[in-house]
Amino acid sequence: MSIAVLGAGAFGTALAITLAQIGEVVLWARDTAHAEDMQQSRCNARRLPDAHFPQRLSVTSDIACVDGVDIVLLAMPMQQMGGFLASHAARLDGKTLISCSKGIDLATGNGPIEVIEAACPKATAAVLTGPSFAADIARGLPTALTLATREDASALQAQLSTPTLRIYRTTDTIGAELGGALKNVIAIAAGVVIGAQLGDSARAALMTRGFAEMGRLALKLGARPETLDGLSGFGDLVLTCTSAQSRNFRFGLALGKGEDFDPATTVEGAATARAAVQLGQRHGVDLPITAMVAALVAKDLSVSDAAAALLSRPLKEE
Ligand SMILES: NC(=O)C1=CN([C@@H]2O[C@H](COP(=O)(O)OP(=O)(O)OC[C@H]3O[C@@H](n4cnc5c(N)ncnc54)[C@H](O)[C@@H]3O)[C@@H](O)[C@H]2O)C=CC1
Ligand SMILES: O=C(CO)COP(=O)(O)O
Repeated sequence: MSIAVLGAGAFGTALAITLAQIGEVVLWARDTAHAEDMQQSRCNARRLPDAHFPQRLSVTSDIACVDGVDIVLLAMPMQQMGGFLASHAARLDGKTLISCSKGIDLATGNGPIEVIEAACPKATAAVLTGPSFAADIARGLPTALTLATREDASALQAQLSTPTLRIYRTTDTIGAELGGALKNVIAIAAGVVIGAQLGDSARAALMTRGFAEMGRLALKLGARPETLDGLSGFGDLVLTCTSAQSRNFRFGLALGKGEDFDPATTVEGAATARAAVQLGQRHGVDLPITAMVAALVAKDLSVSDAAAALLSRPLKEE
């Protein structure tokens, strides 16, 4: 089995490292100098400086690396995926394309599976999602993920599992996609709560109400409740809202403290909050926390006004 991982950021690199335990893996980076440096130094100094590349992992900036490879992992920010696939559709169509991105495409309101299928209609589209920090995967710490495909994907599940990466499968692509996308939005809100020193109790309340909000939108769009209760929903929500390893959480922390945040850092929840607000409006689903995050990101709302607005919502049954 051979695998190509497209996108040499933190997550693509971590997945390439762990998958190279079980087969040949090629990691593609768009920047030639970066690819050459990684191939020579056997590490990704920019994103995962402490993780050494195994022998079966090679690095290139030549997109022809996907020729002859059946399984391709897409590991780039969600808002970049549609454009990337459009540029390389002729090469990628017909392959198994697995999105590792968590988000909703702002231009279309679609999740990764629909974005893949729009660009590459003959591809088998899949999503790999769930609670997993790149650094943990690269260090070989135990991790469990969800693989979502429209048809049963037992064979793919087995092909991608490693001794430390345990893969569960589902055919609920909507639930898996939305769990992974929306938890980032709630993680920003959780960071704001902690950054603004509103306390751990307030964060627990926000996570609970945020989880209810994720479920409202996902179920309306056809997700199964058990998917939201699983790794890609509840699992990833807990991880991302409670760990400073999360960039979404740290971005919220900075917002809550009134500090700047490095604009070059990938913070998927920022664009996805806007996309989710639009989806909510289109489908008549009330998303107060998501709307608050979108307004905070756009600097249309202050943190104190956001807290006051949430606390003054009408009292209702849980
Ligand atoms: N870092 C993590 O722990 C995890 C990340 N993810 C998801 O993986 C996705 C990627 O995140 P990271 O790798 O962490 O981000 P990153 O910021 O470390 O890397 C993003 C990579 O995408 C590449 N890229 C950006 N635009 C591109 C384009 N137009 N064409 C080709 N390549 C492009 C960049 O060069 C960079 O190598 C996100 O959707 C994120 O939510 C999922 C689980 C864990
Ligand atoms: O999705 C992740 C962990 O499951 C990574 O979260 P961040 O993108 O917030 O760092």
